[in-house]
Amino acid sequence: MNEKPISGVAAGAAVYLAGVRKYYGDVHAVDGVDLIIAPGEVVALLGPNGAGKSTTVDVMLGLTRPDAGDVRVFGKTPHDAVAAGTIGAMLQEGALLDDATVGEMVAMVASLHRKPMPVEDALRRAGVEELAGRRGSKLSGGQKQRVRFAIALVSDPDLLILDEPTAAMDVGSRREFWGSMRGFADAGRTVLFATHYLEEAEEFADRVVLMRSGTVVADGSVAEVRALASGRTLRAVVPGVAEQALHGLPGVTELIVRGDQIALSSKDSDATLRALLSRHPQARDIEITAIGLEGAFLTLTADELEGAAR
Ligand SMILES: Nc1ncnc2c1ncn2[C@@H]1O[C@H](COP(=O)(O)OP(=O)(O)OP(=O)(O)O)[C@@H](O)[C@H]1O
Repeated sequence: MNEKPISGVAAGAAVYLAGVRKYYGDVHAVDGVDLIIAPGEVVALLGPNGAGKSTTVDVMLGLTRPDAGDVRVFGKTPHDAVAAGTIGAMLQEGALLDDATVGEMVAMVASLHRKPMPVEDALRRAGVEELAGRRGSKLSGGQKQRVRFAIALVSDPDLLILDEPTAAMDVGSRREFWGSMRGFADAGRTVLFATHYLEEAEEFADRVVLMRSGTVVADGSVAEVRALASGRTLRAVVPGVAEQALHGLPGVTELIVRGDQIALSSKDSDATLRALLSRHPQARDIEITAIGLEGAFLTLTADELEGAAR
């Protein structure tokens, strides 16, 4: 979407980002992101470490000022949206008070908002009712996350932004957490969550936005991203092959050549294999596997991972 959207889109969207950039010196943390999220959508922001997810979230929350681009949340600037209680946020490192109880902390945040939900409701929805009297210093990592969730919910926001919400949670807490999140989303609220977990994106999001190196590399419904993942990986040993000779094989979307070993992703592995064997009859040890969602994720974010491994 290179076209400049009309202002009506910006006003009607739950989240509207256009041409957003944020650089830290040479690091292009966010490098031209366009993203429109409609009210009621549940969106997963996926990507490897350093892809720019947290920076994007920080921009939406007004915690970071973008170097360029336009940002609106329900038509408001992030600052106004946060002040109005339109956005509830659960961040990775959101500070909790060691000496206050869970109930006191949630009540304190509630008192800052004009139309908070009852504190007991926020505690119940986040599954921390029984921790209401516990002090911050006595909470486990997973419990802290659930308290942060209660704090995010208590303003009764239209948009909930969650940055890797289940990072410190065990399996049981995770299930409960997503149950509450679903309840919130089913009431017509908008949810954006950043995650490393593909299964969480698949199971809980209506839409997946995949980031790499500060840009959006895939954006679609979960079904569309699954379709993207329906290709195959073909590996083979092709003695004496030059990378150049493999360009132009039908169906190929990605190609890696290391010595005699080749690995390629293909949308049509039958056609790729036929062409490979007719051009390079010496090819051997041929292996074809389904890419799957994880494979697609790795393929689409390969540069980032290779960069990280260096
Ligand atoms: N305040 C900062 N100063 C300098 N560089 C920063 C700052 N914040 C982020 N970066 C860099 O910007 C890039 C994007 O970081 P960001 O935290 O947004 O990625 P991420 O996708 O959220 O990663 P993770 O999954 O590890 O949280 C990284 O290279 C990071 O080192």
